[in-house]
Amino acid sequence: MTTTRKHTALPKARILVEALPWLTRHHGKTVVIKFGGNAMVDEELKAAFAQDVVFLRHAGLKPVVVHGGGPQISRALDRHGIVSEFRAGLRVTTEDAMDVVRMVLAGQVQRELVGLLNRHGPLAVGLTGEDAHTLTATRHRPEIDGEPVDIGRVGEITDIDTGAIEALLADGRIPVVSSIARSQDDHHVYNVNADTAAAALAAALGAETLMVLTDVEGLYEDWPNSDEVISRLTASQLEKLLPELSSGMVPKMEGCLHAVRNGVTTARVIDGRVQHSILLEIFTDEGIGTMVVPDEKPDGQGEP
Ligand SMILES: Nc1ncnc2c1ncn2[C@@H]1O[C@H](COP(=O)(O)OP(=O)(O)O)[C@@H](O)[C@H]1O
Ligand SMILES: CC(=O)N[C@@H](CCC(=O)OP(=O)(O)O)C(=O)O
Repeated sequence: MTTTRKHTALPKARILVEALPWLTRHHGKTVVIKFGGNAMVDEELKAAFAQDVVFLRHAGLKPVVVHGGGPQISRALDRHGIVSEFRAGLRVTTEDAMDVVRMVLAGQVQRELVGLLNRHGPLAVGLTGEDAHTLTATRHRPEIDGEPVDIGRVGEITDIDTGAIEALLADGRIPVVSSIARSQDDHHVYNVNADTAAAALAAALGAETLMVLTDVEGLYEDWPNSDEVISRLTASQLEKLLPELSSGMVPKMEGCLHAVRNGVTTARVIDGRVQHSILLEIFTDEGIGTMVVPDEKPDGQGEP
């Protein structure tokens, strides 16, 4: 009986030990995890996501969740008779649309994730970038065909105050952040792309890793013609590739570049449709998606 129990337990022990190098490297480190709206496809997946995040927390890391909700916002806007339009990968956000964006992100998606995480204990606390001046933004006017274009209440982050998030982390909590920013000057709020917000927060928090969970396996080399995933890229290689990217991948990869150019050791784009994708990333040496690393320093001393 004891022997049988030992036999079934041994592989489990081995699996835990395999994760030891990753866990040792990341102990006490901040990991920013962006959960995209497109990856939140079913209840099981969301529950597995919450389990992974709580696992990281109990393993001694400091996870911070930044969530999206693009499809959920589009559905709500549709119900309000507002048509969704995207320019340069960003939602054109009128005053009316902004109310809906805020209601869906802070009132629905964030609440749901906080609830799922808190099934495991009093861990998660939700906030938006408005809280405690976490994110301050100014109106973003992206350049399209060389001309700045007005896309409404879309924000470009100008300042980050990490105080509230750091206090929560120090208290052992898991902050869950909605990508809405306050404005410095006009008493309004701004809609910020969640990838951009996650990357900016990862850099400001001095995070070890940024993990972006989405609805593809990673960055495809020749999308949409092939499903060959680029497994590893340096910052300079990614910079060259940026002009060729389209739609949702633009803010995602720009965010990864910003993160690794500003002190984050690795930025990863992984398939959030795969159950326990965060833990899979830990248990496989090279990871399962696309990993962006800083450029090698000329003296060969630094990353990667
Ligand atoms: N080179 C590429 N590799 C992978 N996906 C790409 C690429 N270029 C564009 N995409 C698109 O980007 C989408 C992911 O971005 P997005 O829809 O904003 O997801 P999320 O809700 O996770 O932020 C993919 O589903 C795909 O349609
Ligand atoms: C300005 C802008 O485009 N904001 C996004 C915010 C949500 C988001 O980014 O969600 P995903 O990560 O699921 O795409 C939007 O309104 O859809």
